[in-house]
Amino acid sequence: MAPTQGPRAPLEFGGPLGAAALLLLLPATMFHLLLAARSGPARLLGPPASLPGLEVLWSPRALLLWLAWLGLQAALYLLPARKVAPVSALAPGGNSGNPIYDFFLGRELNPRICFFDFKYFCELRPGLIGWVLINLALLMKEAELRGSPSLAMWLVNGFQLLYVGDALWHEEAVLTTMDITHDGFGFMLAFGDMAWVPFTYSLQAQFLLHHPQPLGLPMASVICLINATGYYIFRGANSQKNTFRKNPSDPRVAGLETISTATGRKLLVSGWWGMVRHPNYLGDLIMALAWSLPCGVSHLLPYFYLLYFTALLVHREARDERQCLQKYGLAWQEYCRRVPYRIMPYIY
Ligand SMILES: NC(=O)C1=CN([C@@H]2O[C@H](COP(=O)(O)OP(=O)(O)OC[C@H]3O[C@@H](n4cnc5c(N)ncnc54)[C@H](OP(=O)(O)O)[C@@H]3O)[C@@H](O)[C@H]2O)C=CC1
Ligand SMILES: CC(C)=CCC[C@@H](C)[C@H]1CC=C2C3=C(CC[C@@]21C)[C@@]1(C)CC[C@H](O)C(C)(C)[C@@H]1CC3
Repeated sequence: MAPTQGPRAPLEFGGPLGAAALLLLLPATMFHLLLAARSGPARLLGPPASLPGLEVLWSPRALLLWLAWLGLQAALYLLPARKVAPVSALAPGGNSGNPIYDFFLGRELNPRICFFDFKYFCELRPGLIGWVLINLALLMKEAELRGSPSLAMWLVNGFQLLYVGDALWHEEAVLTTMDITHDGFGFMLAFGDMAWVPFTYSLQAQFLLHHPQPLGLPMASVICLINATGYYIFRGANSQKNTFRKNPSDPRVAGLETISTATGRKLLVSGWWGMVRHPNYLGDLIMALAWSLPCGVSHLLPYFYLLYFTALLVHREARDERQCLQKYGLAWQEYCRRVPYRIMPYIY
């Protein structure tokens, strides 16, 4: 099939050099975080306490377990209870002609065998549910070691379970994300979905298992309130846009102010999307803060997710902005004029 765009599609992620660096840096960072979380000093910015031998890194039992988990998820995915992703094509960005860059971004937009869509399957199921399972295993290990799970461990498990449950409940919404509509299924998403998400997103629970933190009820209540606020914004913004995109005359969104674009689609300029240009990112970041707070303030390590996620969303917002400017031209400029802040009102 012919590429949807020629080799002149703008390069992202710092081009081939940036992609090559990320190919090495992402797995190295993941290993560092996993080792640091179980070391005594648990330093984010320091060498891991001791590098394990090769015999620790290789376990046929772990590989078998992982394959069985993938097999189970694939079998569940084949059940006739899911939405269908867009038709197959080459990814707009992953066909630069540079093999390293294309390997990182992915050449095919939706690689499939019959109706088994690898990217859609990986985005939501094995890694995301695997993250919850790893968290749960850490909670049970804590109960085994200390008699019962700590309040901090309960909060981290509860918040992240809510996040994953929400993603699965609104499964079809993932079909309109940049990952599905724009990015290919290359190293970034394959590694991101299958390794990065389950092993680094569970860092707070891993940290708590090795470094128990006292947490009183008043502080726990404040943290719950922060998570609830983040979730309210995240869900409100995502649902408002999804409802509007599905049916603009739905009574829940019909009264909102809009800007018309040359493509025939409209842009919301009131409601959540009139507050900042990415209110869903704001909600997501507030939740990220609430996931780290139960780990106390003695270590930077459990705040890794918040730091990484801020960088990811700032970069993602810039990518989305470029794509929207290309799609909507003057109408997008008008939207930016009417809603000047990107993620955080009056700050950014
Ligand atoms: N936990 C994690 O690791 C990650 C979580 N996320 C989360 O995933 C979710 C999806 O994010 P993402 O795919 O980046 O982007 P969004 O869901 O924010 O979608 C952006 C698209 O929305 C449409 N849009 C933008 N502004 C408006 C407007 N004013 N009115 C109507 N439509 C508008 C445009 O597409 P169009 O006009 O074509 O509809 C734009 O391309 C977010 O909640 C984010 O926080 C994202 C990355 C990682
Ligand atoms: C640098 C690096 C490791 C890049 C890979 C990024 C991926 C880990 C993320 C890109 C977009 C994602 C989304 C989710 C998980 C992380 C990745 C894959 C998501 C499935 C999490 C749950 C949310 O509710 C969501 C469905 C909106 C979200 C979609 C984007």
